[in-house]
Amino acid sequence: MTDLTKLTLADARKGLKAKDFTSVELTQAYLDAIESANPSLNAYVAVTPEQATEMAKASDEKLAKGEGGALEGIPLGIKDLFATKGAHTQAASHILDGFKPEYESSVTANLWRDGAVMLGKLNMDEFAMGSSNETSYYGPVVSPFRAQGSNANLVPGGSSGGSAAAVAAWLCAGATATDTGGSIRQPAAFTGTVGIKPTYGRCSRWGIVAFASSLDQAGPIARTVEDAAILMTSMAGYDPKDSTSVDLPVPDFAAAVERGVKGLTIGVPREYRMDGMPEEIEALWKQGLEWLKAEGASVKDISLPHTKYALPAYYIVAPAEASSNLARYDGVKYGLRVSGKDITDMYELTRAAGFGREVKRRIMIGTYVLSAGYYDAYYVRAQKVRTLIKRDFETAFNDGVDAILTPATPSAAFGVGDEDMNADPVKMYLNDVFTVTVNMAGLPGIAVPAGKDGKGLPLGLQLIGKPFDEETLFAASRVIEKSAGLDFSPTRWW
Ligand SMILES: NC(=O)C[C@H](N)C(=O)O
Repeated sequence: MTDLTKLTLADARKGLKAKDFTSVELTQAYLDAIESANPSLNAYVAVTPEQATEMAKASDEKLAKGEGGALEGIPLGIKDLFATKGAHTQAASHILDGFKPEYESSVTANLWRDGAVMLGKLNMDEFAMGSSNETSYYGPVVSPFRAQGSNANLVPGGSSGGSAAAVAAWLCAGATATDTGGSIRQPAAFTGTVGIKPTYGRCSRWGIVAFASSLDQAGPIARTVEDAAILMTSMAGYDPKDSTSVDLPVPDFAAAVERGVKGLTIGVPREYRMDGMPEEIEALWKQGLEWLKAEGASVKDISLPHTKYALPAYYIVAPAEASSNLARYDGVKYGLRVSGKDITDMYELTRAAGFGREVKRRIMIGTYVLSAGYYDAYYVRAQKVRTLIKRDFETAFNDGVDAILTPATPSAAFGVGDEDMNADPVKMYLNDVFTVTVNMAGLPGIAVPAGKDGKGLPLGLQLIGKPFDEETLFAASRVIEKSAGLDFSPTRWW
């Protein structure tokens, strides 16, 4: 039998319907693959084989009767940020030790409603703070890719590094992820996978461990644009339990994938042409525009003048919200407790032991920018900048632009333990330079594999869309995917 783990989600779905194999067989193939690869990659922090087999059996019963939902019997990995009832949910943090929620996040509930099977929980940066998956309490995730001629381990990106690595390494048919400043798109770009951050409000945030509530959005990481569209259709939807969830019908995103780009206008923001941008990124961007033009799109130079303020403003807004959201981890309600001589001492000891360095840094920055005397100078100003960034995009879209093409990241994946990145947090933050604007404006953004760097490593392009127009992003990124015709198999190392 062919290796079932190598099928795309769309093909696995066809195979299950045609009864070429069962969900139990497909699930077992993934569980075996996880067992052999996870010790090297560290993509999963918890595997749930009994639950997976039980869910797969239930799917097989439905499939046998010709019933079942859109994801019936499809095995998925779930980022450790999503609450999964009775299963490991720790946001890859020590402070949530032993936490198994009594409830299910709305996004994962939607996936189970449609028949998906849970393989386990995926590694990530602690509380989604990071761009390399090195801040995880469970240790770094190792990318399934290595540069040609090198034995050095690379990062898969972050914070959804476990999701991206697991999808790229065939350890699940697709994965959930979240994106606050680039956490879906940057790891997707680093691992040759497709990742979409939908419009803010498209997916419910209920039951997802909060980092920066005004920026956090869930979305899928998948092996193809079509697979991402199928997953998005199940994940999205109005949820009265999240006050920022938007009550709009969810289109069948997969139906938009082959729609093409004829007649579309693609914006090219001049401010994304950064000083010192590697030539291969610049060349990739040009190539992407050529592909879109060849399929009937026209290209227009645009200006998004406040782009340069996006990263500094993000690193005020996100830590501010994080410092407030993370105040709940006090050793009382859940997770770790380190006893002290009184309750204040217990709080301090618990938080000192439970949070890692990057999380502490963000809590301190956030507390500072919200404090009396600095609130107006930093937080209020950053919010004003946010409005200006949003207006830049509105102007471009009002001027007839349908979607915007940019690089997804300023470079290909870097090494695990890279000294430069780890010594200077700002260098790490620069990974988000092309992606944070999208979160600040609440827009949808997709990263699609588009090329390889000089050493064979994946590079991605990003398409940014109008609010709630993810369909155009799926259609345009499919054109890039098809035109690029990439096969990353030879560069995978393990
Ligand atoms: N959560 C994210 O979107 C990742 C971003 N690099 C951050 O550390 O904030």
